[in-house]
Amino acid sequence: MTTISLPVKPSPPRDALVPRIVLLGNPNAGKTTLFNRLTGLRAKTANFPGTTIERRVGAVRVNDSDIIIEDLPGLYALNAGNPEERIAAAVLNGELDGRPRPELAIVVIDATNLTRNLYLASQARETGIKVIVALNMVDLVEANGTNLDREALAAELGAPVVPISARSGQGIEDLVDRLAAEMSDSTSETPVPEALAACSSCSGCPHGARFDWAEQVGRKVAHTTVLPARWTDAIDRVVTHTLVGPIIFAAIMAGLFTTLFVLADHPMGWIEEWFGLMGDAVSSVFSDGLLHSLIVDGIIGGVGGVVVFLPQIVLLFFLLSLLEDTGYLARAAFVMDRWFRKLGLPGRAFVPMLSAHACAIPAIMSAKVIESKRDRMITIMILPLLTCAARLPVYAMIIGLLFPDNPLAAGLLMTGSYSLGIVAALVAALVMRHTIFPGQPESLVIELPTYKLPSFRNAILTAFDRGMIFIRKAGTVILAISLILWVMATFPTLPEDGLVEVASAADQARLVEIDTQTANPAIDANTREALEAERSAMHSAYAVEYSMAGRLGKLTEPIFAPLGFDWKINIGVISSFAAREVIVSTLGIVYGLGDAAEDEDALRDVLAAQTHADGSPVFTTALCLSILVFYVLAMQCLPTQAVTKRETGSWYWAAFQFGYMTVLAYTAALITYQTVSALGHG
Ligand SMILES: Nc1nc2c(ncn2[C@@H]2O[C@H](COP(=O)(O)OP(=O)(O)OP(=O)(O)O)[C@@H](O)[C@H]2O)c(=O)[nH]1
Ligand SMILES: [Mg+2]
Repeated sequence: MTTISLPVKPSPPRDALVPRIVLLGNPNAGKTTLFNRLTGLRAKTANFPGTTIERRVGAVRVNDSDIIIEDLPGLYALNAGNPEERIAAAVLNGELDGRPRPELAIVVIDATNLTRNLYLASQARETGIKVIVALNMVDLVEANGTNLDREALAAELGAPVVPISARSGQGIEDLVDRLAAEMSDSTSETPVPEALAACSSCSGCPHGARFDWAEQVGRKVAHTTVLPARWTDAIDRVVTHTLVGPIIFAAIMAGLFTTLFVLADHPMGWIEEWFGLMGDAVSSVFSDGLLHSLIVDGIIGGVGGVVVFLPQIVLLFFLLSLLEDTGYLARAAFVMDRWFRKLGLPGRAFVPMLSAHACAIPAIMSAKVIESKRDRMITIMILPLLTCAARLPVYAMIIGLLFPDNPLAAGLLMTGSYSLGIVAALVAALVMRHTIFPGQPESLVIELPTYKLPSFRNAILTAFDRGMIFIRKAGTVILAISLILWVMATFPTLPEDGLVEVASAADQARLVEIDTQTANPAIDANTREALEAERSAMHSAYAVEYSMAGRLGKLTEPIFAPLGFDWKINIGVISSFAAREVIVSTLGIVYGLGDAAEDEDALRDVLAAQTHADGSPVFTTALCLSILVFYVLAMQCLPTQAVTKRETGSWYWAAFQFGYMTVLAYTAALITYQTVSALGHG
């Protein structure tokens, strides 16, 4: 017997990514910009305070070796209680996952807001970690005509001060040199200057004393030679005006969304075409059958239907990032805050609420900018009520049915549908504010950043980042959902010769006709093809009825009958709970359109022609409005639910969101159907 001894593979050191240097500073001080400069790694930089909630780690080259550096979230103080501040404090105190404390903190100070930034700097000095102060945005300070006395600041803080501009790269080399010197210096700590030490030991009013100190140092260090009237102040007065402000904001947003829809149109077409080509390619390899249907209908159809929205999402984030970078969004938040607060929503909720008009997924992700947990929860809960792009095909189908030749009425109804979503969202927020999330929305403490030229590079990186998140989602959750749906709509399968047994009397007669005609060898190829297509469409329709989805549709008839839905519509509605736009293709299949279901007009004609046994039309005004209202308000998007779960940390909230929206949609559709029917349009 031989023993084999396996060579022991040394595992990589566990602390390979433990940072020795951290970047600390107020929100928007330029930490991420500096981090990108130092590491060459990419991270999102934003102009809207408080967006770096994820931590980022990279390596900086110092003294010919790579030192791990971490970009901490922005914070105003080390002692306050919000999650970001707690994390940063824990990192500095070496309390996070038992990691050792970092050796050095680069405190990034926004030199245009010296006094406020000094508060944190003084606290950082007291942690006992070596500190280098990076006096950032000196380009702006110089432009303002201010002189900063760097020596005086260094003396006050008892730490080296390096003026830099993270954006232009000015002073970065000095900073790295300073880093090198400090990292190779083994003396552990420079003493905290007396004035500072006295400040921290003042037990009466630590905050006040620290503020006083910061103010005094700020005055001592910054000498403004001239006080130029800032041209931006005049602009600010206009854009933050109580009445003019919202109008400007609305105009800018209208412009943004028009641009978005115009620009996204072509790429969306390409994606559709591309998925179509993939479907064709698969069809040429596999003959019709289960595998073919799984790939073409289940995977390509399901994922493709959602990936079409990728251009809208990428463009939305691109444009928003540009707008954010200019400094305008902070003003808009300020303007909206006055109005939103009355409704129980924080001003910051408007960015997610705008995004939600493209897709609730990125909107919920961007609710991170809202610091207060309650405010964030309310916002996340109401976001899916806003009309997302996936509702558009459904709106278009229903509105086309109601007003095929009246563009004005169609336009009004479309606007009405959007408005219903917005009103429902605002009312829901108000109700939640008075029930499950009581209290006032947290007041908006926002300093208006200076106006800047937006960075395209930044916008592209942001858009890319968000796009990737969406694609990953499409590749996982959405794929899984598509597969489940496909299984439900496919099994149990209706055997080819089983059609006669399940078909209605009229269809049975038609089947016999088709079979006799096709049995005749004399008919021409075109007629034969048409007959075969008819038979196959009939088979698809009955196959859906025969499947689990169809049975579920019939089973739920008593539930949805008060809304005017019949079992065929139920199948569409049920499949829509995974993704709402699915109803269009589902109705196409249920009503036996087969491949032609892709054609909107064909579907509309078929739906309009549907009659009950007594000859009355199925799609009456009452039913159409009932479906429309239901789709405006219902939570029909599993991927969104998955994101809600991720962002709120629990399935409970995803379930709550689903529950209240379903009840709301059902009730509203019920009232709509019953009222309109009573008025004689049923
Ligand atoms: N003019 C100028 N702008 C800068 C400078 N450094 C950063 N900025 C801009 O300031 C804004 C905020 O920068 P970020 O790097 O995102 O700030 P941050 O500290 O990471 O912010 P949070 O992550 O929100 O805490 C961005 O628009 C940057 O382009 C600078 O030296 N000069
Ligand atoms: Mg950042």
